[in-house]
Amino acid sequence: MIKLDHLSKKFNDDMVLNEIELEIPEQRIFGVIGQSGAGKSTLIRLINGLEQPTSGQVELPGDARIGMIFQNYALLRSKTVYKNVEMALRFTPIPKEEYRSKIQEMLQYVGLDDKAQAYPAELSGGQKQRVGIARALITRPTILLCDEITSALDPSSKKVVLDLLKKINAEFKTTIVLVTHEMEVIREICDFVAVIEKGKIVECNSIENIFLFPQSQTVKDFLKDIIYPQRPAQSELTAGEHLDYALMDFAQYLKLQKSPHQGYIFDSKTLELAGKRYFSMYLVTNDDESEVESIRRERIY
Ligand SMILES: Nc1ncnc2c1ncn2[C@@H]1O[C@H](COP(=O)(O)OP(=O)(O)OP(=O)(O)O)[C@@H](O)[C@H]1O
Repeated sequence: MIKLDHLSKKFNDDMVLNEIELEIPEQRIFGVIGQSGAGKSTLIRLINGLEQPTSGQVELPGDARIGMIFQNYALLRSKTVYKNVEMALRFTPIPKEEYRSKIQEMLQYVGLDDKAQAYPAELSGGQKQRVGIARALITRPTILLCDEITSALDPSSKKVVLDLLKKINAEFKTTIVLVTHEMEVIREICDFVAVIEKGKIVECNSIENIFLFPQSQTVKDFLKDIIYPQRPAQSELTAGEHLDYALMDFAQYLKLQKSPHQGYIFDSKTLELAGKRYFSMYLVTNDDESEVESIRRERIY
């Protein structure tokens, strides 16, 4: 576990982080979401030791090795992809003879084996970020810290990078701590999320609970932005479409299984919450508190 114990950071007289208390479980993907200036980067810099706390402390597991990925990639422009990844190995005891095979293996893992001799300027944003990931991963970190790593990427590159992080977490059991201001990113890959507002943690919960029981205004505001991405305005939807989208969103949020015959399986509690919390809709089910076979649709407005 990574434990942040009454962690505070002041810059001049500004309390940028205020008594942060967090327990970040190992081998999971933990998100920290907040608006610009909330203190997310400072939190990451305290975890990796680039900044010292004003008070409180960061407790890391005894065997922790930290890798870091940055929003702006932090690649050396004058060096090839291969050389950029090689840089990270120079700080490890790995013998030089093993560099080539390790770098090739890592570039293959991130899907860039054909770009070894390319320079960063010749790569797309998503490809640059994958070089950043290869460079971080080659030292086999136990903890991977990600600072807004998808903010500058288009949706398809974003997906590739997030899928890669999921794969890394699943295969290497790397603990991933990711800070972002994008709720889609949290929804896509995190197991847990902490919400930071003006240097304070205002909410911390599992991903399901954050979506079902949002407490803070910050989360409610974030949720509003992602309910209907790239869809017709809510006022243009028919009641049926409205409900279909609502259910599809919920299935996606909660990673529910699709039922073999029709649609998604929901329990009635979820339907009730879906209706009441997000869509002002009243959903009636004929289930026995376990599974729903059919859904009678009704609007109350
Ligand atoms: N080295 C520093 N010296 C002085 N103030 C700083 C320093 N680093 C950060 N700050 C201030 O701390 C506050 C939080 O900054 P931080 O970068 O941690 O926020 P953030 O949530 O990561 O925001 P963003 O997403 O915009 O980077 C800001 O007001 C910032 O100006």
